[in-house]
Amino acid sequence: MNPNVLGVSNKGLARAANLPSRAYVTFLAGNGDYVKGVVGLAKGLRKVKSVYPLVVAVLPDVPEEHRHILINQGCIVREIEPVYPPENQTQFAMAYYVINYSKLRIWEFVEYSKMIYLDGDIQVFENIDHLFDLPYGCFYAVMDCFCEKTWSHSPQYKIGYCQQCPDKVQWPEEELGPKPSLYFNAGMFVFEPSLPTYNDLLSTLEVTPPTSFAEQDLLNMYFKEIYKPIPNKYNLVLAMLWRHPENVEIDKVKVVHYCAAGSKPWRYTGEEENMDREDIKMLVRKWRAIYHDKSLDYKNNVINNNNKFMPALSKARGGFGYITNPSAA
Ligand SMILES: O=c1ccn([C@@H]2O[C@H](COP(=O)(O)OP(=O)(O)O)[C@@H](O)[C@H]2O)c(=O)[nH]1
Ligand SMILES: OC[C@H]1O[C@H](O[C@@H]2[C@@H](O)[C@H](O)[C@@H](O)[C@H](O)[C@@H]2O)[C@H](O)[C@@H](O)[C@H]1O
Ligand SMILES: [Mn+2]
Repeated sequence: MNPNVLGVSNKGLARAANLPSRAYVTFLAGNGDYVKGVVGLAKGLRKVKSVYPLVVAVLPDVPEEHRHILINQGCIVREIEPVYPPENQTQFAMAYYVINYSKLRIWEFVEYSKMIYLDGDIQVFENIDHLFDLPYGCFYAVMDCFCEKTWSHSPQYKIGYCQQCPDKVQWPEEELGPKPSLYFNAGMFVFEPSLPTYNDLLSTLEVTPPTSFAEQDLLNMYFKEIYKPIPNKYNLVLAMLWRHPENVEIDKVKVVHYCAAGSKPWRYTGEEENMDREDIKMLVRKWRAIYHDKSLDYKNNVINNNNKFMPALSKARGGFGYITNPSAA
């Protein structure tokens, strides 16, 4: 179903409002509670007055009810087919991460010239629309941290080396070869959809044995030459708070990534390791305040619920004030 009421393409509308076609995009799989993360993200982007829409790439197993919740929050819901790593090799990737290979479908969204991918467990607390103006031709993301147990399989973890503090433990080149290239967290990145890149990514996947961090490892290998690190404030991987506090200025953080075990705000109990920290409790409270803020719901923000033309044009201006599915209004 064409996502706008006029049946004009996104690019057509963007041209009409002479805007490059840009959008945020996230990924939703399963019928579990990650849909709450995506609702929170949609409301967070609205709160910071982003002018670009949020596209949600959903796997077929996402129920109609969840899709309607997202449409009613002003999201553009796009169904994608799953992407699986090479046959019978999935034992190498942490089983939980295998579904994340499906994220690679977003390179097919070529009606957008540039997109910012955000995991569903991310919240945007300050406007980051300016990242869409970063120069074309590069892949922008925040550097990850290797100090959590999830990295215990890696040589970095075994020798205590982390790119967040490269001088703390010297990388033993003679023993382990050249220092690893800079490695990004794939929970947030600025990229350009492209069919040639999409096709090449998938053919590369077919000949690449899956590894612990699944699509994140594949993306790091694939974009190594054009990867440009951006500051941690654009994707605060929570473990940074206890692993590299010297690299975090919490009041300057714009984007928080609730990826530490037990930190998902919609199911947070505070019982897991590090989850009783005051900064974690504050960030979970901040997320929940947005999630429960009814004034941020789409229906309380739409520019004009009744005028069929307004939603499409406001979309051209990138706003959330449009109905992608009039019957869902
Ligand atoms: O059951 C799931 C698991 C993951 N995801 C999506 O896949 C992303 C990556 O998974 P997750 O954030 O849990 O990985 P982490 O960043 O914690 O390693 C999530 O943010 C969601 O967008 C989902 O929709 N349903
Ligand atoms: O499929 C692999 C995932 O890899 C990344 O998560 C990891 C990474 O952040 C590690 O550094 C942490 O230690 C770990 O907890 C966390 O799960 C991405 O956030 C996620 O979107 C997804 O790509
Ligand atoms: Mn995540």
